[in-house]
Amino acid sequence: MDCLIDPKKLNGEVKVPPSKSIAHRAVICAALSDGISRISNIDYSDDILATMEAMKSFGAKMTKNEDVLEVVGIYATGQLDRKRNIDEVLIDCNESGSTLRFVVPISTLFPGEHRFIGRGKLGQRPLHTYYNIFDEQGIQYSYKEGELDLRVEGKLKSGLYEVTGNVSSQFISGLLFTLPLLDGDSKIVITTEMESKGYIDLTLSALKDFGIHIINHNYQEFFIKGNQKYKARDYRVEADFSQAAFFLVANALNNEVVLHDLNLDSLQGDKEVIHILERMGMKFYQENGGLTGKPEKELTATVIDGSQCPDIIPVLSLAAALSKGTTKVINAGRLRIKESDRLHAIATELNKIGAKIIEKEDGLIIEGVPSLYGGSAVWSHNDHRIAMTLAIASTVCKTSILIEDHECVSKSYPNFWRDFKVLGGRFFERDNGK
Ligand SMILES: O=C(O)C1=C[C@@H](OP(=O)(O)O)[C@@H](O)[C@H](O)C1
Ligand SMILES: C=C(OP(=O)(O)O)C(=O)O
Repeated sequence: MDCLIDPKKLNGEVKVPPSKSIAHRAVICAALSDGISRISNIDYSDDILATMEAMKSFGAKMTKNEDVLEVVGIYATGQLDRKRNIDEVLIDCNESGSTLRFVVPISTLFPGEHRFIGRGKLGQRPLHTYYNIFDEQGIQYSYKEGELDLRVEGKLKSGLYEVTGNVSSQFISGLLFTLPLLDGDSKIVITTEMESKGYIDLTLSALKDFGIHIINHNYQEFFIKGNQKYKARDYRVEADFSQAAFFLVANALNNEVVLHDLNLDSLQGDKEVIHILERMGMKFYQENGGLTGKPEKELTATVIDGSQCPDIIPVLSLAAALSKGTTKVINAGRLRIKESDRLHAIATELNKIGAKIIEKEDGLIIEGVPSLYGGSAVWSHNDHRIAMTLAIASTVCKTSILIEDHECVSKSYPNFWRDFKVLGGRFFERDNGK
């Protein structure tokens, strides 16, 4: 599907959707627990549905009620002792890197072979961190090059894990979910600088909430006692700063959106969007019980470090494209291994409508321009964060833009286009025959 968007300012109030990252963690912890948990304020995005299905395939039971998900944990269902009479368990991760990297180590807790499949670029996103561990521990696995078709059979052993911290934090989160359930104690040693620390904080916090304790020595060593038990509980998912970033940047571009439900004390690393926009000239304040803001002066260029907050870089690049001076996006090489090559996608698509962005190997050089002219077809690259960035760009274009494959927002924010319309966005959808 495509959508044609007329330039129109957004104005109004939005309830920021629940955090996808926190929801993945709550579903996993609840599913690994010994009782019934109720997870409230959850959105059934494609990625969360993939994690729910994966955890169900190990024996957790889930019932969707309105926006509350009831989860009966695997250790409460007796499923663990059940002898499975199927040869392999099929786990469809769709396009979700989090689902794949969290669930692969968890699968080794359960008997039999697990086969992981997915779509889009997921089969090209790195997994060698796990292959190295499987080689060391004699765990059986096989995979196809370029597409996701991974088979794993075997049990992880407690002990020492040496893992790099600059490919994806999701490997470390996956191990942190799994190792507390092994018989002995384990230690994870991070052999490089740790990137995306905020996501490790979210994992440790969810684990603590569900009764699992891990000692974190400055993101370089994690000590994990074995034989721990996940405790079922009721849990509310807080609002998502990665999604809020789209509307906060919209405000930097003179839209007027009030964002509700944000926890300003959140551990989410993408909360950094507020500080980066403040540095660029934004002033934020409370209105009608929500957060809003406007530029105090003309937006100015800055240096944006992507190492701890990769997901907000696409939309911050849009703000930078319309700021005075030259912005450098640095330490952002990992954006190339997400749903699309995001450095390439952002430079290509924003340049089509008048931005001046040069792609570097691990960043962007963005020379600010006074306005974007629009008047062109742009492509989401089937990447939700690129589609939403282009939607916000439309609000400051001189003429309409056509976004190709705009429906990919369902990966993380299924109601994005509904909210965009409620805020006054004007768009027309059209079937592109794909
Ligand atoms: O743990 C998580 O929930 C995530 C970690 C980040 O990935 P990396 O650690 O690979 O950067 C982020 O980009 C992704 O959208 C969600
Ligand atoms: C990269 C993302 O998610 P994941 O890694 O879970 O696919 C994202 O949501 O931007």
